[in-house]
Amino acid sequence: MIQFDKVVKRFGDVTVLRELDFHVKPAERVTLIGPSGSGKTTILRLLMTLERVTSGTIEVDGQCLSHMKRGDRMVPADEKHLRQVRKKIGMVFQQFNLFPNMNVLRNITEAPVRALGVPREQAEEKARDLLEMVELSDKALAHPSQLSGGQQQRVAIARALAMEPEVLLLDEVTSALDPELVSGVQSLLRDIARSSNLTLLCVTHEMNFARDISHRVLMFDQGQIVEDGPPEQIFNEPEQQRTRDFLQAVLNA
Ligand SMILES: Nc1ncnc2c1ncn2[C@@H]1O[C@H](COP(=O)(O)OP(=O)(O)OP(=O)(O)O)[C@@H](O)[C@H]1O
Repeated sequence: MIQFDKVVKRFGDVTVLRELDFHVKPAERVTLIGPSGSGKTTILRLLMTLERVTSGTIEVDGQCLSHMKRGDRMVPADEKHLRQVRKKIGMVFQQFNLFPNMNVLRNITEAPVRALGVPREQAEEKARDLLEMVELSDKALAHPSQLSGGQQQRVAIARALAMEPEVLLLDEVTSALDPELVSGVQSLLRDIARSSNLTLLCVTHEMNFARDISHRVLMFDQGQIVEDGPPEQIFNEPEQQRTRDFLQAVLNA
């Protein structure tokens, strides 16, 4: 479903990803862990086409993010191609990123109506179902500023799901929340993940959440994967010293 092939990403002189190769299967749930600055968020931003690769290729569901086919040739992707690929991908951000001037219902329906051409009435019906799932049915007409951080993040989750993505990207989704709101959002995401066929790529500093939600954990350091395995291996019996050092530092923090 997701394929990184020799992906290099540089920002000026700084090389953030170094010939990165990895593959995520359909419906697989993969968590990226590793020290700050190791390139985890950059991977999600590349997938959302918020950044472009310096070299190498990324494919989502067989479609390349940087190039497209024209006749027999591959040419740089245009906006239309990118929009097409982006439709398959939803993302939930650390800072929620809701539209402040729109109410909750509008936040959820805006993209399906505008980007997918879903009739507004149908989009609203789906949005109300999603609000029920995230337990915010009574907040449909509220504005984001009237909601707690946890409620805003629930709306952001509903908004991402309203596009019916095949891939969901979660970028430190509970880092900006008050501690008492973290576990509610995490258990909501765990239930959604386990009851759907979504392919999930998650960046988190919460090791219990990583253990809970993932089939597979990738330990990153300096733009490369240093260890790749199921959560039981990574958290109970890590093979690499770098993973052991990282986990010890995180767990003692
Ligand atoms: N737009 C940018 N311009 C310049 N440097 C950038 C840019 N975005 C990211 N970087 C650099 O790339 C490196 C990797 O950043 P990234 O956010 O991917 O790391 P991370 O592993 O997600 O870290 P954290 O866990 O702290 O979020 C960092 O050194 C960062 O400063």
